[in-house]
Amino acid sequence: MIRKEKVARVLLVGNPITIAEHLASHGTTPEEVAGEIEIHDPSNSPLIDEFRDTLVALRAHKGMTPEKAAAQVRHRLTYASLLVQTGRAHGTVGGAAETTSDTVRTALQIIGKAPNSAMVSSFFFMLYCKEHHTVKGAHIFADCGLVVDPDANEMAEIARASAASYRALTGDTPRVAMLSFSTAGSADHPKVSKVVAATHLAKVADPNLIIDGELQFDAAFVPEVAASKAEKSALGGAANVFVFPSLNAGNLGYKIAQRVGGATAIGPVLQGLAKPANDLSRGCSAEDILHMVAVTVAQSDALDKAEKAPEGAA
Ligand SMILES: CC(C)(COP(=O)(O)OP(=O)(O)OC[C@H]1O[C@@H](n2cnc3c(N)ncnc32)[C@H](O)[C@@H]1OP(=O)(O)O)[C@@H](O)C(=O)NCCC(=O)NCCS
Ligand SMILES: CC(=O)OP(=O)(O)O
Repeated sequence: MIRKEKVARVLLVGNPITIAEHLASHGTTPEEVAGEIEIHDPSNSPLIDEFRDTLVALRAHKGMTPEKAAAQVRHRLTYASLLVQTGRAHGTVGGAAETTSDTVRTALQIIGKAPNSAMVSSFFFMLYCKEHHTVKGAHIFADCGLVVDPDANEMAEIARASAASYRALTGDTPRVAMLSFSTAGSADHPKVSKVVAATHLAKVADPNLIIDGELQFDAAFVPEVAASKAEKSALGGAANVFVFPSLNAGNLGYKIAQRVGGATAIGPVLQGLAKPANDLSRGCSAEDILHMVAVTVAQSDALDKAEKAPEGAA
């Protein structure tokens, strides 16, 4: 699908025999697609020595030795991140057959945080395209993949990064809801206070951001409920960026929206990295991978534009 729709030029990292078998099941061969799909075998690649040295240079402060690096670069996640780190690819898409922890840890260690970002977090694009969806279009849910138990500062940072991602990828104005089991003081608990503090911190850091919290999901998503539970909310029940208070809530929330609600979930998309590196659920479909590659291309283009923009330009 990626090849036919010309979404990206693909470098497939893995065992060439397995890849050839998969291509054969789609009626093609590595030779036939050679101009569009480059196959890299990490266990037998001419880049291995260069990648070993790059990995040692990147991770020597954490005890990486040439011996350990020589073994690690043969792992497909490490090898793929090194393709990006050395400028041979614009981004990675992995995780269909690896856990999120392993996929994200590899990106953190090899591609690393962008110099201008406080931390790395993740979001899902939730697409509502089915007939029964009363709200159509794209929303962001965050963090559903990476930061396990954000404190108020981290939750504020996730909100600001997710708002920037929403703006960059959709061109629309983000409207951010900080989610809780309480709306506008309806419950009193330290877990609620954290969300209130995070909302305040995000507002202080960016006074122009349209943001409100603490809000329950219905008060952020349904205008009629907002009118009764949160009548003063600037969001009016029409948020498009939903920030969860924990990974427990976020990961469960996106999977329920996807599996029960019929939303298409694209993610976890990582934000705050120096270059795009994205994860997938092990429950993903081929179409999910296509979508994620398209998001990765859009992130890379946005990064390119930001790098080329004159200093100080938005
Ligand atoms: C992402 C995750 C793997 C990071 O784990 P970790 O134990 O901190 O990993 P490491 O300590 O090896 O971190 C690697 C590096 O990234 C840094 N790092 C970790 N989290 C970071 C973050 N959110 N932002 C920026 N840097 C981060 C660490 O400081 C470390 O830096 P260093 O080694 O250069 O000093 C962990 O938070 C995790 O498992 N999250 C949940 C993933 C998951 O299961 N999701 C559910 C399914 S989607
Ligand atoms: C994002 C996510 O939940 O990934 P997985 O289903 O692979 O654990």
